[in-house]
Amino acid sequence: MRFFTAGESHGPELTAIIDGLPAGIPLSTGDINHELKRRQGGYGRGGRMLIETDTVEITSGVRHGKTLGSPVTLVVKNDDFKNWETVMGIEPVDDRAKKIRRLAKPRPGHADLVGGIKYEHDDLRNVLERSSARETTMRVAIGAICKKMLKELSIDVAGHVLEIGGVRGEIPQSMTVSEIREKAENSAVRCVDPLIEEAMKEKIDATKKEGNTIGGVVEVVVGGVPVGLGSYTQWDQKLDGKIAQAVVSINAFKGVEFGVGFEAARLYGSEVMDEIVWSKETGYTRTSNNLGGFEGGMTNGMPVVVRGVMKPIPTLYKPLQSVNIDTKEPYKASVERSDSSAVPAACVVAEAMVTIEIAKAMLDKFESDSFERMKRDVERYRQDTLNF
Ligand SMILES: Cc1cc2nc3c(=O)[nH]c(=O)nc-3n(C[C@H](O)[C@H](O)[C@H](O)COP(=O)(O)O)c2cc1C
Ligand SMILES: C=C(O[C@@H]1CC(C(=O)O)=C[C@@H](OP(=O)(O)O)[C@H]1O)C(=O)O
Repeated sequence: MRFFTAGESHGPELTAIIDGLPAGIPLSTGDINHELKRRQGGYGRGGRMLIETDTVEITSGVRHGKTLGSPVTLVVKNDDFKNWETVMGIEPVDDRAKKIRRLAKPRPGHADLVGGIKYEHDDLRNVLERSSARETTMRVAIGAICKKMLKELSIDVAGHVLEIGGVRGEIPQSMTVSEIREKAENSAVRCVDPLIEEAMKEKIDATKKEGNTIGGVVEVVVGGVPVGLGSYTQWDQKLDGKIAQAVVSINAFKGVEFGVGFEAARLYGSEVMDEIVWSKETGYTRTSNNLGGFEGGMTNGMPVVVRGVMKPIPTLYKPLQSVNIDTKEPYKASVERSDSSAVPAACVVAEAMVTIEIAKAMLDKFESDSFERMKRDVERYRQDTLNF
């Protein structure tokens, strides 16, 4: 399975094409819209989310509620486009019109300056429009299809916010995927602990008041993953490596961890390795999950536990020092309408990216033309590995 996304943040619409989905996955627009709504919410979002009501149109690859095996095309309209039609028009315009909403004072930490240098853009808005996290709408839409597919294969995904600006709430390894989902879903910041949630909200409020922004850590947990997705036999087949790339590709994500992650540097081997036990009912399993479900780049049958760190949002209402690209004079960076913290929204994006990578690995390993045949294939494999 592969996919592309296209579209500018304030252009008419966003598009995605997904190729390589099996025929016969049950799918409705409601499945996708549910995930799109989750991504739009979350404490700390700015004014743009009050304008948009993201809803998908499926324009190919689905008929009578099931995928056809042909490419699936998704479209989400930007409701804000009506306010940007002059700025974002396709046809050539005169010099006066070119200056409207032109961006000449790049924001440190955003893609503005480097993108401008690289593509030789005179107006840094040409960079902003595509580097904006508006694009993650389509990743979440694609993730929704993958989530639907995985659910049918008894693979369950949940995400939650672990930390916002130093306010952190650990969760026990014993918490199940459905418990995490239920608790996170009831929280404005997607935190499973109501006490920590309040502290996180206070942190976001205080930061916003200062004209500042804040980052955090999100965690994605996937249960029911069969043993042996990915492979140790070639560097680029390691599934933890592919997931790492997918997570760090999310706008503003700077790092990724599996299981105990960076904490492993401070622990003894005896505290990190997950001991192996066996029973007739469960086959091989582990007494802990410190390695986050991966050994040798392969899933080991324990839940996949992935964390991603998001930096604070680059656009500050108290802007930082920058340079005007016309005059080269020092200036304060441009202030664009912005979120103050998008960690809860980014958590939904991280869920989508991890889901997509697991779905891809399933499609690589099992029958992938017919979904009904795929289900039988996965079931056979599960039985087979249980008897190893
Ligand atoms: C859900 C989400 C919302 C975001 N909202 C904003 C925003 O309102 N303003 C902003 O400057 N950056 C925002 N960002 C981050 C920028 O898109 C990101 O920092 C920028 O594209 C540069 O990429 P990099 O940080 O990965 O280097 C958001 C990121 C995500 C995931
Ligand atoms: C539009 C979304 O996020 C946007 C991501 C973003 C950025 O610079 O990344 C900047 C803001 O957009 P605007 O400039 O229109 O206010 C965010 O709202 C979205 O998540 O759908």
